[in-house]
Amino acid sequence: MTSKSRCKFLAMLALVFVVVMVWYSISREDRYFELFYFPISEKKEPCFQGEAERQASKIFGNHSREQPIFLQLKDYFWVKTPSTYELPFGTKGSEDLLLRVLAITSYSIPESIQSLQCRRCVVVGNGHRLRNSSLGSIINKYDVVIRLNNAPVAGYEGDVGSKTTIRLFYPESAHFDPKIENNPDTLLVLVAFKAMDFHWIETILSDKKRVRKGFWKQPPLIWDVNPKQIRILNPFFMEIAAEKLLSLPIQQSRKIKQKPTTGLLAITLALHLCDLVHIAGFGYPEAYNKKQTIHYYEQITLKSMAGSGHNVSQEALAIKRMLEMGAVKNLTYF
Ligand SMILES: CC(=O)N[C@H]1[C@H]([C@H](O)[C@H](O)CO)O[C@](OP(=O)(O)OC[C@H]2O[C@@H](n3ccc(N)nc3=O)[C@H](O)[C@@H]2O)(C(=O)O)C[C@@H]1O
Ligand SMILES: CC(=O)N[C@@H]1[C@@H](O)[C@H](O[C@@H]2O[C@H](CO)[C@H](O)[C@H](O)[C@H]2O)[C@@H](CO)O[C@H]1O
Repeated sequence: MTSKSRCKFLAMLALVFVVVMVWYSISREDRYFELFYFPISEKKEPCFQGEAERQASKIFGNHSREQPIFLQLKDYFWVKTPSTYELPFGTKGSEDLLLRVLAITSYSIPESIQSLQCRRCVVVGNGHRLRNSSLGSIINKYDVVIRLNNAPVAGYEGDVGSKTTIRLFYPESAHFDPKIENNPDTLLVLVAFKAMDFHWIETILSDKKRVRKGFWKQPPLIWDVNPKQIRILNPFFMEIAAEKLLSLPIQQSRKIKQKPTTGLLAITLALHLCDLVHIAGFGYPEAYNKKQTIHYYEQITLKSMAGSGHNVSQEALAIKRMLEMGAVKNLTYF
């Protein structure tokens, strides 16, 4: 081989190498996008009955399906169902307050959800990634739309939709005007973190003397809701989200108080209630990104979460694992 043709050969080899590298990195990108971002088509995603249940059993074990989603009076009235843990992972020590709340609220899953052949659910996180997403009409098409805390819909319908089937909240995160941010039949599901949370809902629903102390932020004193809309989430779901998704020690000292975010809890709940689970608006900025706003509806940064007892990077890994195994799909990027 002359030196000219050797040069040509080497140049060809280099070209082939570059082409292969470019192809490889593009295909990796594609794989990345397929895994962590799932562009939804206008057609309804096929729903397979029992699919989320199969996935949930891989993550949470076979017996979590036997647990009721909402707490029931019968389990605390005749027999006091024993619980291993205190709130927020169990009901130990809060039974008497809980009993009074369960006597004035309901635990049923509405007929509109019960009667569905296949339950398509979307869990809408409060993340900034929803802003300008135009996902509103897509979100509204799911059978069950799960929202969190005081996240607004009014004024954001184009990005987040207007339907709310279930909203998880605790006293400090309850919207002061629940009527404008929910539908008349929205289930308002209390996530109790402390016994005072049961006391708060009892005083609101029975119009008893309100207690102002014992909350880290002043909850509403007047809250215009129908008691029929209220449910009490079974703390079992908080326990398994902590244990199985975040590997948190459950019996922790009172000082540490690490806990899953309400969003991760909602995904756990959806995997037990639904047949198909999609998520949107999940994902925090990197820790070094101190200026990036975290919500789609207000300007606050990661700093606001400093004392919250959440490990958002650990949660991101848990969500990525669920995306990778196909247990959930994501409508926004992750
Ligand atoms: C100051 C403070 O305590 N903030 C907490 C707020 C606050 O209490 C409520 O908004 C009410 O005002 O609540 C939390 O969370 P927050 O209400 O912010 O968000 C609800 C859920 O959406 C997911 N999320 C949110 C923002 C973002 N950039 N990425 C996300 O993935 C999370 O899964 C999150 O749970 C909470 O309850 O979990 C957790 C936050 O730590
Ligand atoms: C002991 C106590 O009240 N701790 C408070 C935390 O529960 C609270 O975290 C907040 O507690 C909520 C439950 O009440 C939710 O878990 C929420 O995700 C979390 O951010 C932080 C908020 O900045 O304030 C502390 O004083």
